[in-house]
Amino acid sequence: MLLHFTKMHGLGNDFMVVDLVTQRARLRDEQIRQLADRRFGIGFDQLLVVEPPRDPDMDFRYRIYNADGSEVENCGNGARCFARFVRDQRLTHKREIHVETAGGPLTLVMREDGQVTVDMGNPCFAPEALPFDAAEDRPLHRLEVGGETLEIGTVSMGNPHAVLRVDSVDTAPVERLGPMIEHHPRFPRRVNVGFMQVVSPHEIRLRVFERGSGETLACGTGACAAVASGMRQGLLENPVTVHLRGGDLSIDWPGGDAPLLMTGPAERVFEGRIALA
Ligand SMILES: N[C@@H](CCC[C@H](N)C(=O)O)C(=O)O
Repeated sequence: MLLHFTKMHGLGNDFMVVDLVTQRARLRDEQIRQLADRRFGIGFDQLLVVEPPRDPDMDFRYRIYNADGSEVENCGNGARCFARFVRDQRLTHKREIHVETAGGPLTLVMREDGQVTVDMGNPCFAPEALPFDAAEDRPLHRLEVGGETLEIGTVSMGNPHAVLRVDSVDTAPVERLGPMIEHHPRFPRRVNVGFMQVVSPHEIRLRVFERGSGETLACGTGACAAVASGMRQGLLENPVTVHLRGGDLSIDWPGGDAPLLMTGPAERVFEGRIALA
């Protein structure tokens, strides 16, 4: 069969987006890995799938797969592209779109200037939410990695994040420490790893080694997690601009039980059809 898809990106974090409201297909793990391959396939960090909602109060079900084929709970840059996609494809005319994800409900708002604001819900620091093997909920946890003791913040944005403060993202050992922390036995479902440089209370630079995809040019949930962890440590104040390798995101979180809002762009690159084996 021929599957119609759209290639999109949010700050260079790139996606294959597939409408399974009007098309029928089932993608197996190995097919996703092949499609994600940048030489033998289409090439993407994540596959985003639009499905009809199971909950009648929601507009769509938003499913996310990493380049390694694993299904995950949340993707912030993908959420902005999802909002743009369902409107461009005329699957909805709404500006405020409610979606269900494996990590909980999200609200996506298309703004007049073309940017998208996502209500990402409330960051959760409880170790069991990631899950992370720790006796108590603390702003920083010690983690033994390759003979070094690191201090990491842990945050769930629906999906799991570890945040490590570094002096400079330019020299941060992302390629060395990223895979070791992602697969650390204290994170039984693996983890996304953020390397955060605090520039000022309202500005950080961030690189993220993503679970199941490797380092990406930007990670939306990673940006939210870094800001939440930085605020919890008293390093940051609301609002915060996050400079990622692919561009900037604005994060607005008053703290406490308030929802965290993420705002940024969503771009369409091209459309195509591909034969599925
Ligand atoms: N790129 C994403 C996050 C995608 C999922 C992540 N790799 C995971 O495994 O949790 C974002 O923009 O949030």
